[in-house]
Amino acid sequence: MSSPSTLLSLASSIIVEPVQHCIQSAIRYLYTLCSTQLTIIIDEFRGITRNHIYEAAEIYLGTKIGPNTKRFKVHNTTRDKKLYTSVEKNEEIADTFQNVQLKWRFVCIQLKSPNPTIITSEKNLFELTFHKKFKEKVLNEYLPHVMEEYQRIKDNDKVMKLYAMNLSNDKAIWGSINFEHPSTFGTLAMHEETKAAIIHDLKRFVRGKDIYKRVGKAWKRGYLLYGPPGTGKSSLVAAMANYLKYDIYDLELTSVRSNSELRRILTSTTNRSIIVIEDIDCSVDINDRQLINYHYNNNNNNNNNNNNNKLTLSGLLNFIDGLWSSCGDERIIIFTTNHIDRLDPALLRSGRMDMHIPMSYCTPEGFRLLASKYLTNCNNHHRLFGEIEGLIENVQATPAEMAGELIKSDNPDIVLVEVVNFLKRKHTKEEKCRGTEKGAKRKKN
Ligand SMILES: Nc1ncnc2c1ncn2[C@@H]1O[C@H](COP(=O)(O)OP(=O)(O)OP(=O)(O)O)[C@@H](O)[C@H]1O
Ligand SMILES: [Mg+2]
Repeated sequence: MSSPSTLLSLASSIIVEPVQHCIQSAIRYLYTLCSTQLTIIIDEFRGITRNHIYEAAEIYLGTKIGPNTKRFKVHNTTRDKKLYTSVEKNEEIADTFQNVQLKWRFVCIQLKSPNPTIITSEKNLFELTFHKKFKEKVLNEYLPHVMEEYQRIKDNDKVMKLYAMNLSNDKAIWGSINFEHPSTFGTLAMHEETKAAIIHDLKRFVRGKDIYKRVGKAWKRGYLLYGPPGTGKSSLVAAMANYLKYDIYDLELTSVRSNSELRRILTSTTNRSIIVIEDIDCSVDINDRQLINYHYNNNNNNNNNNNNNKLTLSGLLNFIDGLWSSCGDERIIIFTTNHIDRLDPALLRSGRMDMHIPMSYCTPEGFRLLASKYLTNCNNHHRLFGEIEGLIENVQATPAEMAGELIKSDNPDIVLVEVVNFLKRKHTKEEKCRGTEKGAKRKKN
């Protein structure tokens, strides 16, 4: 039996409108009586808004094209070479979900206008046909599954954005570029337990919508990353963004002039994003809770006591604690610093930043991970590994320095000798420094 929409479109193309309606109803009625099958129609538009399920079905079915599909469409984006497939008009796609057989059909109906000067338009829809007895399963489980798959595919293909602030008409606004940083948790050399704890925390966070709602907390999370330069703080931010597929807003506090401007800038960020304030100890005089203002005082001589005209630490903290709650969901804020000891205790107080993450100098495990990534043609038992690991224990070498050495050549024998020499030189230097410091202390005493 032809599907109802085929018969309906046939009816609408050959018969005048008043009769059309009666015939369409009759066809529908007869079809329902005779068939054990049920068909759901998923229109592309509902009024003027695009139907979300249609959009999801379009993407989902693109991944279900099988050997029985006679025609399908292919496209790619300028960004990658990956080919994307999608269903062609009137093609059928079979799918199975928990042993339920489903049949999709992409229908494209030409809508003829009575006025020949007006161009004919098209109405697109999907028909989803299955046995009547699975109606509840399809509505309550299969279609939500299609939506979830769609979200997953979309996340995988998402072009992430890195936002930075631009000054336009003396007003700070966000400008963006595509974010394509290669750092992932797999490439990060850091304490494995800390890494696992962060991943666990992020997983809980993204799945936590209901928990946050239940306990009446804003759906946001704050991380403070601290450690010497080159230990991977920015790389960790990138790895977190890549893991979550979130956009990044790089907030340069030195270009913000007042609390009200900060509020405006922060409220114009989108959900599912990470706001990063790098080197928080340098970007503002964070110890001064009274006044943290650069431009305003420098550029304006009139003394205005209104706090909205200054950027204060409490303005920032208020936003994190309070106002933040009322403006959006699924937000992460990250502060990075090289000097945790210089931060105002208000920023470190428990509950303010949910996780404090130390980033440390390179460890033997960290070195092994870096070596496995940088020297793909080297097994993990190179004769110099033992010596290198012994040296690393006694030297403060950052992962950035180690990465800098490892990238010098593809030949492990050459590169690892260089690494040994580098660590030895560094060790001698550190010994000398320690000697000088001791001497200075003795003199002082
Ligand atoms: N933990 C790490 N694991 C892997 N690579 C690292 C790590 N730390 C640093 N690197 C390498 O060194 C480069 C610089 O590191 P990154 O900018 O992340 O350090 P940082 O801690 O943010 O430094 P800064 O305090 O100067 O901002 C990275 O692009 C990466 O190649
Ligand atoms: Mg950095």
